[in-house]
Amino acid sequence: MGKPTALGEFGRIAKFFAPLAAGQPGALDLLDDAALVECPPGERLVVTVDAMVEGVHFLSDDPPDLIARKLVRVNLSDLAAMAARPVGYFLTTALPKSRGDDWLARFADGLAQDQAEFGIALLGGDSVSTPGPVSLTLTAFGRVAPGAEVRRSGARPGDLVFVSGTIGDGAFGLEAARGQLDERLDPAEVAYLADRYRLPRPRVALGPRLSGLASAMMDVSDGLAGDLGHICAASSVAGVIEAARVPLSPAAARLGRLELALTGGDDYELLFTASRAQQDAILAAAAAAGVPVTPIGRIEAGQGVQVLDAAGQTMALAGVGWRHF
Ligand SMILES: Nc1ncnc2c1ncn2[C@@H]1O[C@H](COP(=O)(O)OP(=O)(O)O)[C@@H](O)[C@H]1O
Ligand SMILES: Cc1ncc(C[n+]2csc(CCOP(=O)(O)OP(=O)(O)O)c2C)c(N)n1
Ligand SMILES: [Mg+2]
Ligand SMILES: [Mg+2]
Ligand SMILES: [Mg+2]
Repeated sequence: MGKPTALGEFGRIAKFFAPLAAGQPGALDLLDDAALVECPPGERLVVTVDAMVEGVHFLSDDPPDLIARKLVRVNLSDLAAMAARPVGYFLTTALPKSRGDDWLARFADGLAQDQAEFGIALLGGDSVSTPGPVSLTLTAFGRVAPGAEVRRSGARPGDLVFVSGTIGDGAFGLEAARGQLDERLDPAEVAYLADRYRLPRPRVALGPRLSGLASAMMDVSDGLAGDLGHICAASSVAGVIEAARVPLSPAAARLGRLELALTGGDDYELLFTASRAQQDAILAAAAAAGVPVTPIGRIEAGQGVQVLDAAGQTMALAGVGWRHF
């Protein structure tokens, strides 16, 4: 777990966080009471926040750099789901004493890596102690032209339902990371799935390209079936998923547990709807973004989500997705 913190609160901010804000005049070197955030004319800020708690969102012994990168990425996934481009973030850490300076150094390395990968910077945050598990909160902001955002409320009867990437790897990946799939899969497949759980791939290149093409969009965090339910509720329509069309990775397909794939969550893929007339443009956008996109169903009049099996029969799912309490 590392040594107890030797640097102290302000030493840790100066050593680990201030370098991540370098080159950002609005961050005021992380020495002031708040940050100054610019937004160029003709654009709007898009702001999202997601928290991650040890034992709830990640495992206690997950590598700290990967915990940091997952925290960044689940938030960038929400910006992508609005068709926004990421710009920067604020970070709040609540850490127990057992997570010493070594742990925080590795955590900050992960942040630096993803800052470089996604072209974002740290603007500010808060550091507190806790007698409980690690609790991390990241507020990400991005930009989008007014009206270019894609909301959850625009799905219309006749639209197709699409999803990016593959579904289920995150849920199976949690089992893989816990060592529960060692007897069922090859080591390479176990490693692939555990990596998908620990390090989501937010579809930052695809999201903005879907502006003007997708009628509604969100990212899949709680589980595909339940999350389509949020689009349907916001749009006052019904959704149909054809389970056999849902894209699975080879490792997930080998496990053959479709229900967990459809409801397990931790996917951080884009789920969106679009009229049939946009299908070719969507596939072109997907190709340009280098992310596969698959039609998995349709929108109808009505309410609720129906999942059909390969024979066209309604699948009875025990639950539709992750719920906190
Ligand atoms: N404690 C809260 N205070 C205010 N808004 C919240 C709170 N929790 C969730 N929300 C809002 O409710 C909506 C659904 O939240 P959530 O399911 O967490 O979305 P996401 O999966 O995209 O993170 C979002 O618009 C979010 O901003
Ligand atoms: C140790 C551990 N147990 C269970 C899960 C599964 N899990 C926890 S929260 C969650 C849903 C996504 O998290 P949430 O806080 O709901 O994020 P949001 O929907 O707001 O993006 C899932 C699938 C996990 N990721 N890690
Ligand atoms: Mg959230
Ligand atoms: Mg979301
Ligand atoms: Mg959720």
